[in-house]
Amino acid sequence: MTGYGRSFALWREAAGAWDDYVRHPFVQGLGDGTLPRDGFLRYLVQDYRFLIHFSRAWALGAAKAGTLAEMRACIATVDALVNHEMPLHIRICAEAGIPAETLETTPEAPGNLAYTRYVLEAGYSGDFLDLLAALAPCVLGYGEIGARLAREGAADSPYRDWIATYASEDYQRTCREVGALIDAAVAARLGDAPETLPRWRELAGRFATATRLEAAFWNLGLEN
Ligand SMILES: Cc1ncc(CN)c(N)n1
Repeated sequence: MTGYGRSFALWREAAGAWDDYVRHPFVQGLGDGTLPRDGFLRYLVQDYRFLIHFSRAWALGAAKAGTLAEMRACIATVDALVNHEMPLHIRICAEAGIPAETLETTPEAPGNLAYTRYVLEAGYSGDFLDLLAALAPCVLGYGEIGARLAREGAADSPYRDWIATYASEDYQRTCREVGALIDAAVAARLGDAPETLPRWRELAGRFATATRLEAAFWNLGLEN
């Protein structure tokens, strides 16, 4: 078990494509080092664009939050994305000779547009829970992937920096805090037995859609 909370555990179990996401061939290639470098860099440039929009979506979470504690949790996640995760992308790309300008100007791939706008739309047209359910696979899936690849021993992988970022205590703490935020937000709005309500199915549906979009996102690094 990941320790990222009860809602996540139930939504993860119900999301048909969860294994397609966390055990995608791209992920296996990161772990065993067989992923071609050019595909990794192509993914990373797209992911930089992705994280810009995801940071915006978490900032929208702060706007939609119902309490100061919820607001703080959203802002802490924006900080983790902007100040801890994105510098990894900037550094690896700089080392590979990809300038910061390229990160800013590369057009977003259709799969990237689809995913980021789906999540933002969940926040614009839905409430705080809709937004959290759409955001959860992103943060927590990478936490699960990073922890597993590190456990399986990726010390020799050329992608060990990437793996170490998501396996790190900082990232894992963010995952635990996001899991706790979701559970508390669900309990405050839906009570003690949320899974008995029709609303729960809608939220699980949002999580499942975002999971499918995550699985498809890895293909950006495998397609030419
Ligand atoms: C597509 C995607 N999903 C999730 C993460 C982890 N924040 C990410 N960097 N990129």
